Amino acid sequence: MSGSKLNGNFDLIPSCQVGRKIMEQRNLTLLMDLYELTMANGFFKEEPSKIGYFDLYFRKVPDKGGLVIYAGLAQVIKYLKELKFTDSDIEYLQTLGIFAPEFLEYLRTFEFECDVWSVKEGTPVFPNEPLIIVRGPLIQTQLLETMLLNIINHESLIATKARRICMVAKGRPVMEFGSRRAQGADAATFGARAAVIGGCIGTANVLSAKLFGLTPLGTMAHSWIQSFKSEQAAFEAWYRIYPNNCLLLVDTYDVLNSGVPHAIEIFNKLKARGVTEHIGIRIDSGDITFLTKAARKMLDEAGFENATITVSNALDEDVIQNVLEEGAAIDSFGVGEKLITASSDPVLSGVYKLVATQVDGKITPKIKLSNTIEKTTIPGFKRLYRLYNNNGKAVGDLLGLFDEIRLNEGSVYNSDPNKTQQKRKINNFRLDPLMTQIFDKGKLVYREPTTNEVKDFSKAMTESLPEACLRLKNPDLYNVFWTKALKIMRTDMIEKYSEMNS
Ligand SMILES: Nc1ncnc2c1ncn2[C@@H]1O[C@H](COP(=O)(O)OP(=O)(O)OP(=O)(O)O)[C@@H](O)[C@H]1O
Ligand SMILES: O=P(O)(O)OC[C@H]1O[C@H](OP(=O)(O)OP(=O)(O)O)[C@H](O)[C@@H]1O
Ligand SMILES: O=C(O)c1cccnc1
Repeated sequence: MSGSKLNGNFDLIPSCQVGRKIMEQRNLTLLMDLYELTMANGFFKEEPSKIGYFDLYFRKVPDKGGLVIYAGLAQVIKYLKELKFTDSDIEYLQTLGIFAPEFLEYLRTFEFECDVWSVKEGTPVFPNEPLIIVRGPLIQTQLLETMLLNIINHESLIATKARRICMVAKGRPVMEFGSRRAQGADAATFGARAAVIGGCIGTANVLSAKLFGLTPLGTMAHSWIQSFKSEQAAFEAWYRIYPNNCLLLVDTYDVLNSGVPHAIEIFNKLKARGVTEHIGIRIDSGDITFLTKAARKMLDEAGFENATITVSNALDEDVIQNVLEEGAAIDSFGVGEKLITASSDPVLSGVYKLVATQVDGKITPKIKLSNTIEKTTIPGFKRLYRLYNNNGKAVGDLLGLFDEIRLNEGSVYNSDPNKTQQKRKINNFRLDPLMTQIFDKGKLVYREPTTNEVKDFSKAMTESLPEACLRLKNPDLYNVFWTKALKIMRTDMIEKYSEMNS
């Protein structure tokens, strides 16, 4: 393998290390749609000094939910810090024969120069709110579209799904178990991180735990039990090796007639040695309500009230809600495929749109019209705020133009396209900016929180929202208001461009 030229970064990496190196230092710079490069080549020729402003936002909450948990900012920062066209990237682009030599030379010495603002990771966010704003040379801002969307769409989707699942678990721990069914290594690793941001207590994915400081968690697989001559022998061996963490999988043969009685035998042995903590069973098939109720009774009658019951097997928020409503006796959940793939609604359709350009210091708002008002963009360089009442509860968000004087009270307009005329007077509120500067002319100026800090922040921010917005089914629409100046600007632009083109 030594000396093989997979990519500029992989030269001289022994094959045993390639997997690790790929995770740690692969170069994603070319991971972009071709048109980003063809447009950038054009901007380089036509508009080399023009500044672009882009907003990244989504239009619809998955699963008809009330909110999205914004996740992926840490990976966006890493991506932007590491942007670099290697010599082999430039050589490859040259072979396509469509780029000007001067443009390729610009890419070879590319230095990231943009300003980036973002909502803090973990924040619950709502349709049409800018989550990331990028300002910089059009050539550069354009190139970021694919990866920024790839990262934010994926991680926010999984964090949102995790929040739904953890919410119905009502405080019972949820472990992320999905790596084996995730769509590839990144989906497993970054998905596990996003699941923790959305509320999971930890993950079975050891790489994700290592990279992001998450709690690695796990029990045992059926293969452990199967590999011994009997279930008893398998449990015995486990308890000898792990007496301080004995969570036994009881459904290999027969949960109530074999698994639970054998687990109780082991717990009795542990009790005789003075160990009564961290014992429990996992059930991975069958009727969860029936089996957990019966198992709970057996464990309690044997004196093991503190033995926990974990369940797994294609769980999602609906199954969890259902079994808890039926009175299932569950202490914790292991959730895999339906969480890591967000299988009930597996796309967050975030978009990255040009909202303004700037030449010689003069900002010109830009709009894209559409037959549907939802798809018509919101022009201008903007800022996003959250409004809180005196009790610290969020009452809505406010989107305004960047240079508007901070509002203390006044009229704002409902952004719901079906209610664009609705005006509301607001007063007695606190206005908190939701966006923070991340890069200043290409330099990172943000202290990055740990993933666990993001998780705690996300929980607190979600709890400050009105309860009716948190409902999984038919949530109340959270108010996203616009300032008068923004509303007038957009209405005028829609009129102007519609007339120009009619
Ligand atoms: N009481 C319940 N109410 C609603 N859904 C349940 C209940 N008990 C189990 N489920 C869910 O029903 C589905 C049953 O799936 P499936 O038929 O594949 O499992 P199984 O036959 O019990 O086990 P396996 O095929 O893994 O051996 C799972 O998603 C499980 O979580
Ligand atoms: O069902 P999930 O939510 O994805 O949870 C993870 C699943 O992964 C394991 O199953 P395994 O790969 O052994 O296959 P199984 O479906 O036969 O249990 C585990 O026993 C869970 O069932
Ligand atoms: O540790 C476990 O029990 C586990 C891990 C991954 C998938 N299923 C179960």
